[in-house]
Amino acid sequence: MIELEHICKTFGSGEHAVHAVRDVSLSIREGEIFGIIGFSGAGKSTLVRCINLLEAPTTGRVTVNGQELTGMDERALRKARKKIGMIFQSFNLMPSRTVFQNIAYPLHGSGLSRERIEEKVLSLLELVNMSEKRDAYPSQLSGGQKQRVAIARALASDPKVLLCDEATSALDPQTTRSILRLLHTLNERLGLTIVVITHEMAVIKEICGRVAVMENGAVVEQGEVFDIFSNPQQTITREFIHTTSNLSKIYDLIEEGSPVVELRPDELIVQLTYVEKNVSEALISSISRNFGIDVNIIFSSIEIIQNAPLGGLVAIMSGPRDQVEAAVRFLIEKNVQVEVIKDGRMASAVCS
Ligand SMILES: Nc1ncnc2c1ncn2[C@@H]1O[C@H](COP(=O)(O)OP(=O)(O)OP(=O)(O)O)[C@@H](O)[C@H]1O
Repeated sequence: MIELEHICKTFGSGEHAVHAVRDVSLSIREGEIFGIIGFSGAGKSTLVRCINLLEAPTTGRVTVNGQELTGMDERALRKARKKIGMIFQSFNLMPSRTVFQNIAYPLHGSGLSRERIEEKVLSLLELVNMSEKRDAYPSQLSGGQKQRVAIARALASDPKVLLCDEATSALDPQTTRSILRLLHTLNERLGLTIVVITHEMAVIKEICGRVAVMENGAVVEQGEVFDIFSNPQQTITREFIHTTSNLSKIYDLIEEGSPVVELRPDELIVQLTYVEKNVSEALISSISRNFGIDVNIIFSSIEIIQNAPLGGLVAIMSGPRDQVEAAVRFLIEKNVQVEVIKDGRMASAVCS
């Protein structure tokens, strides 16, 4: 659906040149929600703007919906762009026009009659659940409502693709979730291909099927969200994942010398990470029962991603050492990653 081949974008030249995007190739499938994550300045916005050629790549080829956009003349490009909607962090609504007029704007000059335009805008308002605000002005709306209007406007010309550039970054967590739910519904109902640019792993986790991680203008890692979360390859990816999990707080507790992590010699602190899609057994209660050991959970961060439990927990396991070790072997056989964070036998040693 979207093919980016060896995209480079350089701003300026000579010693002032900024290589915002460096040789990025991505293939985004029809009907998927694809995420692009990176810290500020990684080149995400520039890359996403290359998809609809708001930014012309310095080199490389962009093909959307079977049409190569790079190399098109202005007129053909304008037409092709109508099938690529875009929404932004700052909503970009026209302040002097009502909600209705904002959504109707892209339809002027489309050849549709006034009645047909009205019908279309009303159905879009319904789709984004904003029918009651049709005569309001943007200044009278909350951030989430403004983004709903921006989404309706982006959908007015029946695009096949929706590009979302930090679309939820200005919103509180609850509103973010409601906008992400709306995008998910649009993806399912309209078969819309959605590209989400964000610096928040929580956004990726919530709605994306696949993700690309950007650093210094390049894509350093990409794949299914579940696989990336369960087995990140790059340091930057791990950093993003840590922002959505509380498990690493165990290291703070150890460093602070918290009494919570003071161990008796028969105790171990372990981190268990679920990395398989088929973990469905009640593993903790079963090791406790079958091996006669105690498992005291300190932190837990288990979520359902792509219908499978992902994440893990940090726990103190206590009991006869041979039984604890047998329980650990049992977990490893069940494809649970087990990392010993602290061993009571080794006083304050931290191993991993
Ligand atoms: N029009 C421009 N002229 C010169 N440099 C630019 C331009 N647009 C972007 N850049 C530079 O390109 C690099 C990538 O910027 P870009 O906005 O794509 O990153 P980003 O990952 O989207 O970051 P943010 O989330 O902060 O927007 C940055 O160093 C930025 O300063």
